[in-house]
Amino acid sequence: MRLYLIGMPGAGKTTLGRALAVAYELPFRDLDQEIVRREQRSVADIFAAEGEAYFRQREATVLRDLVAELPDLVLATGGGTPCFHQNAEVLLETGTTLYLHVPVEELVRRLQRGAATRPLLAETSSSEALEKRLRETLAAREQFYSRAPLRCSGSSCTVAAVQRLLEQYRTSS
Ligand SMILES: Nc1ncnc2c1ncn2[C@@H]1O[C@H](COP(=O)(O)OP(=O)(O)O)[C@@H](O)[C@H]1O
Ligand SMILES: O=C(O)C1=C[C@@H](OP(=O)(O)O)[C@@H](O)[C@H](O)C1
Ligand SMILES: [Mg+2]
Repeated sequence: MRLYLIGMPGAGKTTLGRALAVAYELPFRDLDQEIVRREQRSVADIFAAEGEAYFRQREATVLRDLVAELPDLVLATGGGTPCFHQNAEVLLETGTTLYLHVPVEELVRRLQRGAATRPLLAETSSSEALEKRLRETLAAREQFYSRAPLRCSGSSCTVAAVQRLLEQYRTSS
């Protein structure tokens, strides 16, 4: 089984993805970390040196490589992954996609300290600016995120809750 986690920065894709991989005894990959490993530099450095368009090309290529390589996989995508280069189609066609929906207020709380390592949020100096940026980003991305057949919200995004969701989904489809 391939399970893909999508959603906004700070939604918990990396954290929950790793825990789900342990629970299902499946290999875990984090798309950003795979890009960093192949490029030998951080996401922030890639954005700064090459720009976002280059990062999106690498993201699309590495996604396709991972899918080709691993029939069993829990993959934490980056927040923008489903919104570029027909990546949403790749996700929908090759595995089960779960949208982690977390209210913007909670994203702000989680990201206030770590935003500097996320290049698209780096210049948001105040929590008001961060909240505004997140709201605009979510408004533009919701159309991509909402294509996922599975969705969990806020505190219901636990390993046990996702396992129940997946179980229901498998028996109904
Ligand atoms: N369920 C949760 N409750 C509270 N904080 C969380 C939860 N999941 C993740 N976090 C925290 O939020 C931040 C972003 O989590 P991360 O897994 O990196 O999200 P993403 O990969 O979606 O950007 C981290 O500091 C992490 O510890
Ligand atoms: O939202 C985005 O466009 C991005 C989110 C990041 O991943 P996280 O969602 O894990 O922060 C990372 O891929 C890059 O900084 C771009
Ligand atoms: Mg992540």
